[in-house]
Amino acid sequence: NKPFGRCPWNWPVLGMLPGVVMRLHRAYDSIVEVFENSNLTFQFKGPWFTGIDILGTVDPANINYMMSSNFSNYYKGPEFHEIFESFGDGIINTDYELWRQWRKASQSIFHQQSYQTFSTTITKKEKMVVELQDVFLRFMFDTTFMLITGSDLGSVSIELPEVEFATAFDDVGEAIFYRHITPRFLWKLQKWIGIGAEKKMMKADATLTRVCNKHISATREEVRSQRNTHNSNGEDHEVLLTSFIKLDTTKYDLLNPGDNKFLQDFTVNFMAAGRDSTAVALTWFFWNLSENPNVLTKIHQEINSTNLPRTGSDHQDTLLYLNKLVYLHAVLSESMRLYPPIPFERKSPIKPDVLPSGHKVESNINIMISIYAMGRMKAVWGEDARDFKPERWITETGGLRHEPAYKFLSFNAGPRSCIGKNLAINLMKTVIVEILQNYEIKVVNGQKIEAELGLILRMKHGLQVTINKKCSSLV
Ligand code: HEM
Repeated sequence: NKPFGRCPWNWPVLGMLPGVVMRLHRAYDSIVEVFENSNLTFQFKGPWFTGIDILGTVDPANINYMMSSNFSNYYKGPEFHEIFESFGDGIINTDYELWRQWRKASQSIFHQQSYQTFSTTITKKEKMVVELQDVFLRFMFDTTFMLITGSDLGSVSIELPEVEFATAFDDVGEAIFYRHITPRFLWKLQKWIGIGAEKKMMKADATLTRVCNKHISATREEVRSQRNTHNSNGEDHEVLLTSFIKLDTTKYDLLNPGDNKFLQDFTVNFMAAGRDSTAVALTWFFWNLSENPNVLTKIHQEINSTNLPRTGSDHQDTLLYLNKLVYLHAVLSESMRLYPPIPFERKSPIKPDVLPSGHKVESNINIMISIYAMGRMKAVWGEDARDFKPERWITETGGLRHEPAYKFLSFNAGPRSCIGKNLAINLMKTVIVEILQNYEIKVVNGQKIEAELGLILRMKHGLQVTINKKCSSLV
């Protein structure tokens, strides 16, 4: 490695900071380059006074080891819990037995209900220019909140109002990302003084508590009076909050549905998990379609040759229909391989260990997995790793190719993999079919498309598109 080579040089005192600053304007490409040139694992050294020392890896063998085969030695840890403070003691932010109980309870609730399909209603205007990422973020915000509480926050209505609850999530996300890149003493000091991102986070936390409490009290009241706690689409399943309020605590002694804070942690964690990830996945999907018109043609062909379920058909018919859309599934996977909505993941060893790549790790060090870089490694995906090729997901017999989760990490791997994966895929397919059947979407020319640095892979400048209602469906 040379001072101005492909990987950042480790300078005395400053560590690799100068190299990072020089690469900041093209951060994601640089991360890919660094891993490509360091045999998939890289030791990052921050300036000595910051204590930032991170082992980065995109080696599938290491990932399989940490996420699955030696899962019990790799946790999120106390530093993660501190940084993700607003998530309280929810599923995303806990380890050990408390996480296990969250996971079991959430899975049994997800499985017993018919949460796997959605009906959608999308805008009724005939022609307009919109910022698609903003629309999807709003749509997913309302959809996830509806799934949890049964109430509609109305953030996707035609006037696109500012919803304080949504803004609070954005502020929390920004502050958490800031905490990742700032020495601990500094963000702690800012929190203590009450300035910058920390000040915003405190205000946002207060909003989350207030709004959650309002909905929790209302839902408790409905459960107490045995009123209908079904969602407002008129579908006959309980909303998630109701299921958690009624949780059988004899099975889960660490979960406490009698406590509003427990239900707030549930709401905040599930909103955070479901909303942005699905919205940005949809945005990158439509951008990839605009760059690959032949792929769009093939999706149209698949939709046209597959019989749509009749209006009012049951949930099983809808699932069968969605499962038949194999090529669409391949395009979604390819889009999330190159643009994973959650671009990185972190782990810490509980006890010292040696990774399959030979790297020694001390307890509680930070191990960062770049999901973004993983999807682009030639060593993992072959020479055409950077090309958008949905066909790589299709088998010789026309089925969907299964790739192990430690290679296609967009939904995480092992016991902590995404609980909402099927729900998200079915929802995205439903939205895409609905849009492609009724609208023509054209990306406005001349926009700068780049990924924003953050917890979620948002498009930094959004995605401006023109939406045209197709003549055949004009009413
Ligand atoms: C395209 C959409 C989605 C993607 C790419 C995605 C991806 C992920 C990833 C990478 C994780 C691991 C995060 C971590 O370890 O901190 C995760 C966890 C999780 N996801 Fe998703 N997710 C999506 C949609 C959803 C939806 C719609 C829900 C439910 C409403 C959901 C619920 C969860 C939950 C509860 C966890 C925590 C699991 C645990 O720690 O045991 N996700 N997801």
